[in-house]
Amino acid sequence: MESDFKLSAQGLVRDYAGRRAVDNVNVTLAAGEVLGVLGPNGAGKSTTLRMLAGTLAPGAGHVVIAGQDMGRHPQQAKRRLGYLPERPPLYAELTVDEYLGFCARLHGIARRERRAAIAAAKQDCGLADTGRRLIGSLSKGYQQRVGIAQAIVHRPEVLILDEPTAGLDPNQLRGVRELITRLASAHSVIISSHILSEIQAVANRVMIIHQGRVVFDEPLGGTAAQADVLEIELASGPETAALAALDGVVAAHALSAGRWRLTVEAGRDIRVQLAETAARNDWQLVELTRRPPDLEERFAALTSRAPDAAGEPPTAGRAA
Ligand SMILES: Nc1ncnc2c1ncn2[C@@H]1O[C@H](COP(=O)(O)OP(=O)(O)OP(=O)(O)O)[C@@H](O)[C@H]1O
Repeated sequence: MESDFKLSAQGLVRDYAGRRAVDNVNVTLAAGEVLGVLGPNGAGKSTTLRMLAGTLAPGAGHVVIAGQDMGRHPQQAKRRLGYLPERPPLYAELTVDEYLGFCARLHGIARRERRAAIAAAKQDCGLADTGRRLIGSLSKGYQQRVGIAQAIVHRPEVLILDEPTAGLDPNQLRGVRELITRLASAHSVIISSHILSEIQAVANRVMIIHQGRVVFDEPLGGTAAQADVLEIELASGPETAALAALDGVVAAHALSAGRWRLTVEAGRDIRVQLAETAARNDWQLVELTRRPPDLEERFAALTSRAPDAAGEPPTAGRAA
């Protein structure tokens, strides 16, 4: 149910000059979740995030933030959302305090509450001593912190960060990563990157976008990272969703006609049960293979070919 999610988007589509940049993308974000949106350059990550953040109107589909429909109640939806765009809207000639004061006003924070809100955002982002510094005089890493501070100053439930670590040196990168991990304890977060290790460092679920479509959406870390992966071939198989709903299956992904990859709950060996289910339903089991999960290999494979030729989007199992 949508209301169970901090963010839910269904059927997002966006064209640029007749070319489809985002094609029927569904996104959900549960409370406390950090969703990493991964994809090569030009995959459609920023376009998707802009639609989620309400700065770009979808050609089709709708977005709900903490129960508020972005199309019908944009102000209420945006109040519950903080957004760091790919190019943060910073003003080099303002001090950090001036800029955050301006953002606090834009976010509708009452005058008497602004000072405390700015102090808390600076504290959270490691900017406590930089209030009087001109933004233009800060390093790129600290400027990125200011960008994140403007996104959290109104204490939103959902935080959307578009490539927050792009262009940072290794030390700055570590600092911003640690900051995101800290923020994740108080917000539900969506973060994008074209670098797998960036997503693995902070996210607990990963969604891979390729050529405007979701080609992978599975939990990371915790149980799923240790989970087995089964590849199954069925001559007369069901819809992908039916496989995703089987007991012990975390997610199902269609590989090609009649072939699926199933992520299985950690510690479960469901192969016998799966073979029995296939026989009972007359799915005609051709092959059932156990594979260790390797996200890097999967990312490379998923983003180096055309999206699912059959046109059937992969399911996100129970996470979606
Ligand atoms: N304003 C625009 N006008 C025309 N085409 C656009 C526009 N913005 C994006 N595109 C195109 O839409 C596609 C998706 O772009 P998008 O920026 O969403 O991808 P991305 O995954 O965020 O890539 P990157 O990591 O390079 O920012 C690309 O082919 C891009 O060239």
